[in-house]
Amino acid sequence: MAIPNEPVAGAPAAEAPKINTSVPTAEDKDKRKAANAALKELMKPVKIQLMIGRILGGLSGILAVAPYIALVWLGDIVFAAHKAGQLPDYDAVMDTVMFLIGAFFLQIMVYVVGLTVTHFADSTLTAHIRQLLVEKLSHAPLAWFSSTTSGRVRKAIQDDTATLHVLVAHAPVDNAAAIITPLALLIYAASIDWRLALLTVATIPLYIGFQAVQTKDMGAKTTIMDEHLANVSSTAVEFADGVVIVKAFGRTGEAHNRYQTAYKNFIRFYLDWVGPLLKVSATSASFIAVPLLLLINLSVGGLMVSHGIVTIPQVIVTSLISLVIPSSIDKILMITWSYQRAGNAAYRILETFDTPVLSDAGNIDQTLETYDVEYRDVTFKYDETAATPTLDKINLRLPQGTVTALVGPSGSGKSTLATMLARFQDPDTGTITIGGVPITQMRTQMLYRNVSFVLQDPQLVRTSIRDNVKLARPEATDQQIWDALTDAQIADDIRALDKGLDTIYGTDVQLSGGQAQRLAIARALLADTPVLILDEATASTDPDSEAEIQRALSRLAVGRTVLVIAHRPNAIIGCDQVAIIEDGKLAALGTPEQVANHPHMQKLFAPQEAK
Ligand SMILES: Nc1ncnc2c1ncn2[C@@H]1O[C@H](COP(=O)(O)OP(=O)(O)OP(=O)(O)O)[C@@H](O)[C@H]1O
Repeated sequence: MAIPNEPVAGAPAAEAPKINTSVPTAEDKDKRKAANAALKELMKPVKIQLMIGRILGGLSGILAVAPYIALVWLGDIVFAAHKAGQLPDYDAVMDTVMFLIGAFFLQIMVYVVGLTVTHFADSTLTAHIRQLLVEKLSHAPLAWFSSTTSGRVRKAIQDDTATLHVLVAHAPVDNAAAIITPLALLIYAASIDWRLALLTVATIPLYIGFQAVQTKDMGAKTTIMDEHLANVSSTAVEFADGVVIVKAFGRTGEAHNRYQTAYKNFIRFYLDWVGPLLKVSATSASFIAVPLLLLINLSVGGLMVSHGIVTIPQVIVTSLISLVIPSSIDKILMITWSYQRAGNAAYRILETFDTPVLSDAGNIDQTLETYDVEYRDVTFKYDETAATPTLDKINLRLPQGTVTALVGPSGSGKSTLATMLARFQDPDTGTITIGGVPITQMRTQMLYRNVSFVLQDPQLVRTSIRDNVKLARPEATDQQIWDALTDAQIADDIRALDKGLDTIYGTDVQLSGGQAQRLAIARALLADTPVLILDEATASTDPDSEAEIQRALSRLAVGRTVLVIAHRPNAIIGCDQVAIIEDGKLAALGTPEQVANHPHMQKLFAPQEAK
């Protein structure tokens, strides 16, 4: 199995994937727009709940004014009593305090109800997205999984849906509250005195001006930052995946390169972006510094009190309001940033939704009368835009009970052609039939009752040896499993394990490549399907293991319609027919003798003869 970006001995280490520099391009801005559109689309199912969350958030924002009103009342009562040389009126104080407490609890309650609604919306949406993703992936062609990193799928299902949490569960309520609270406070300040209202926001235009500089191109830059982070994460996974091989070749340092370059690129981008902003940020913060705001509000307010325009409590309260407004603006900025990050996550989720899917399996479920396999005019492209097809009008018949060897240069399309029989991909045009029934019309159970495969990657799952072997035949008894293991030449190895069939593959034991492959052969033996796809490559195993695998494969092939991807002369000798594939086309078809003079066959046999 190919190690992603495995370094080739002697070759310079690959560079980390390039991401554009720190200047957002038109493309970045387009991506930003696409991300926003994706977000809107994704949120549609919970639109109403989010609206309710916003309304309740706004309501709690309005209620946030009540404590300030109560404070002014309280102050007025105390000052009036002081002026009159009396104690404050007990009932009036109590009423105001009760109003203050009541309004405070009501505000909290409305806010919490809002959050509850949006949290329910979040769990509904997360479940909905994850369900759709899993459904989508369950219909993706099997070949998609081999070409797609598990990291990408995990990110879409796990991380990206989690990123949406802030946006769905918190942002509607918090954002509405953050916008409405300062507005309501400002209106209240204006209702006391318009000059006091102006005082509360005296430094805000300067603050907003500096913030605007700070947040310029923030959306597009966030998209670039997300790409950098995705790069760091994928190169780290690549490195971890390939670490055994690269260590074996003594190239650890170079294999680090893609990862190192990726994170250095990220750090450089981040410092270039954030470094200058820190100065702007420090300057803008000084305009909303508590001492400055108090100085302005209390000194000008004090002057207004001395002229009898406003009262002391009114100045104290509007000074407090002036301290609250900047934090609301900060909150709005933070939520905007969450929107930007969530937009990118939504975009990735929708991208995963766009994964090409196989057409649904058909409804035919019957016992076949014959097991002839026929490829008729099969044409296929992995990439729609490619100039030439991967498979080009292949016509091939595999008569029942015969062995057909597929040979051809690397990349000619052998694996694609063979695995199509198990619907790893469907042809773009043309059909594949077994016993005259197109495989796309068969129910999935019917297809896999008739076709099994043993490929280079043994495709074992992290479960017991027993469950791995009986995957295709859950009702198999232990005796049948041991028989299959014996025929696959692996029974002795499994018997030697402490937990025998209960050994968990990948946790209790790590099997060698050859052992894993023989376990996959045991699985195919137990599945006992009339049609079999084999990849005879045993390159990663030692000669003893290879001989055992060949013996197991010969046993497996008996009496079945076999399509074998042949890499060595041994696999061709003794087969019924040979199909030579070149550049996705069937270049020759015949018995081994009939095609013996084909240049590819000559090439294949040449080194053997030389020995
Ligand atoms: N999942 C995939 N996505 C995109 N392209 C692919 C995918 N799998 C194979 N290809 C491309 O399709 C072409 C045929 O590949 P295929 O693996 O079928 O050839 P092959 O003859 O089996 O090669 P080999 O003998 O090296 O295994 C190659 O150009 C390959 O790069």
